[in-house]
Order: sequence, then C-alpha cells, then structure tokens
Amino acid sequence: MPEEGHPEIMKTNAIGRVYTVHPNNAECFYLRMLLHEIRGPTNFTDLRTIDGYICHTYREACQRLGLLENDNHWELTLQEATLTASAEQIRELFAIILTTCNPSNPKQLWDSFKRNMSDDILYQIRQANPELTIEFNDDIFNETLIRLEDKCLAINNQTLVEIGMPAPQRNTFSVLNYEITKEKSYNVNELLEYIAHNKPLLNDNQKKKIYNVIMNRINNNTGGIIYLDAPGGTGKTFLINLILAEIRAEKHIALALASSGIAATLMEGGRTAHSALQLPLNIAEQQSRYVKSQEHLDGVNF
Ligand SMILES: Nc1ncnc2c1ncn2[C@@H]1O[C@H](COP(=O)(O)OP(=O)(O)OP(=O)(O)O)[C@@H](O)[C@H]1O
Repeated sequence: MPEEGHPEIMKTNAIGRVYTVHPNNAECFYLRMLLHEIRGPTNFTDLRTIDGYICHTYREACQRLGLLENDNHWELTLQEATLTASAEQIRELFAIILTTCNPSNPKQLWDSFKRNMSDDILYQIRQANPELTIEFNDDIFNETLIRLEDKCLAINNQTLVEIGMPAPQRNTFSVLNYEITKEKSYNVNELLEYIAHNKPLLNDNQKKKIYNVIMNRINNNTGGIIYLDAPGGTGKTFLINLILAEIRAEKHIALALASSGIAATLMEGGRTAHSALQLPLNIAEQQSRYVKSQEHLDGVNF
C-alpha cells in the first residue's frame, strides 16, 4: 500500500540501513545524523530546516538541534596554548584539531583565536614597514587562513571549506611577499658546507647523467623540462636537494614545489604548488583565473 501523500513510496515493515559515513566526509556525515533525527522529511531542504529557519549547511542544522558536543575543551586547549606557544605552533595545533577532532563550531574557534594565530604575520609586516601603523586586518587573517589551509591539506587533504571554516582568498596579492623573503634568507655558509659534504658523494650515474646536465642548463641559462624517474631509494631526493643547495648558495632562487604536502616535505624548503603559486584548489572550475600574473613571485625563475 502506498504511503499517504506519496503514491510512489510503498509502506513496508522492512528496516532500512543508512550507510556509515566517516566524519571526515563532513556534510555527508551530518546529513546522515539528521536523517536519524528528523521525521518525515520530503526533501533535503526539510532536513536543513530547523524551527522554520533554513540552515546553510547540514552541520549548522545539527548544531541548532543540539546534536553536536560543544567545543569547550577545544576552546580551553587553544586558550592554554596561547599562554606559551607561538602563532605558528597555535596554527599547527588548530590545524590538527580541525582535521582530526571535528570541532562542532570551527568558525567560532577561529574568531576567538585568529589574532593569536596571526600575530607573527602582523609582526613581520610591521618590521617590513616601520613607517606605517599596521593593525590586524582582513588581509592578515587571509594570510593566516592560507597557511592554515596548507597545513590541513598536508595533514588530511582537506580544504578549510570542507571543515566548515571560512575559505581563504588565494588569488590576492600576498601581504608578505613571503616566497621572495623566504628564498633569500638561506644561510649561504650552511649551504656551502652541505654542498662540500654531499657533492663528492654523487655516484657516476647521478653526476654524469643528471647533475651535470641540469647544472649545465642552469649555468648556461638554457632551461627546459627534465623528467627524472628512477626506482625508490636510488637518490633522486638526494640529488634534487644538492641541486637546490647549489642554486641557493649562488643567491639565486630555486622553488621546490610538489603536488602534495608529503612530497614537499622531502625537499629542502619544499612547498606545495597550490600554496606557493596560489593556485585555485579547483583548477577545472577556474581556468580563466588559473594563468594570472604572479606579482608576488617577480624575480623568481621557474
Ligand atoms: N650518492 C649518494 N651517496 C650517499 N648517500 C646517498 C647517495 N644517494 C642517495 N643517498 C642516500 O640514499 C638514501 C635514499 O636516497 P633518496 O631518498 O634520495 O632516494 P629517492 O630516489 O628519492 O627515494 P624515493 O623514490 O623512495 O623517494 C638517502 O638516505 C640518501 O641520503
């Protein structure tokens, strides 16, 4: 017999089973939670409608229904961290909380602690512009969000939006010209020591087939794309780090970019391409903005 008002749905005694969803698949997870709480929804908007208010996300609906535990302990954890930890450490801690602990209201935690997570950035900008009076502003918080998102991507491959946080604007001019500053701050003496120790270790294959070829192209400014492939453990990273050191010891800029956070950590000064080039996360949707001027990287050779 059909369900009243829904002729296409038959009444049945069968007990259905809702698929299990991992909390990392956040919106799906909250949707599943709502399906167990809200009786007789006829569409997805019904599930998000709480006391006549249509919530923007399923997470928000769960929150309004009081289904999520409160974030007091995360608030206390971050509060405690602010007493002793640096801004960078607090960002690291917050990224771990966001990616692995599923706080129920990340935006509120962000609003409470964004200043603590940004004061190193404010300090650096003040140092670079001593003649200006600079206070916390949206650009600084945006820079903090970018760094936070880079960490979340490296830890769990999640963007901030997926975690219920505000999305950083990645296509704006960096407040810090961070790449250039970072690339110019290598200690040349340490690099020379590194080279002196490691260069003699190169074996024949590494030296003749790869190192010499690449260094010749760099020194002759001929450039090009070189694809290096070899079995695991045969010294690719070793070689790349040596070449990076050689270029940086000459006070030139070498960007070590990788497509994932894990790969980036293997290279000295490595970063994800998304972070360094401020690529949009969904390239397919934003192709027109994909190739754009990179003012913040003026002076960098790729
Ligand atoms: N010529 C060399 N002399 C001494 N040690 C070397 C040399 N080449 C590589 N190694 C060492 O061998 C180990 C493996 O090298 P490396 O990590 O560079 O390999 P890889 O090809 O990048 O590996 P994977 O593909 O697994 O990342 C490292 O500990 C590295 O320091």
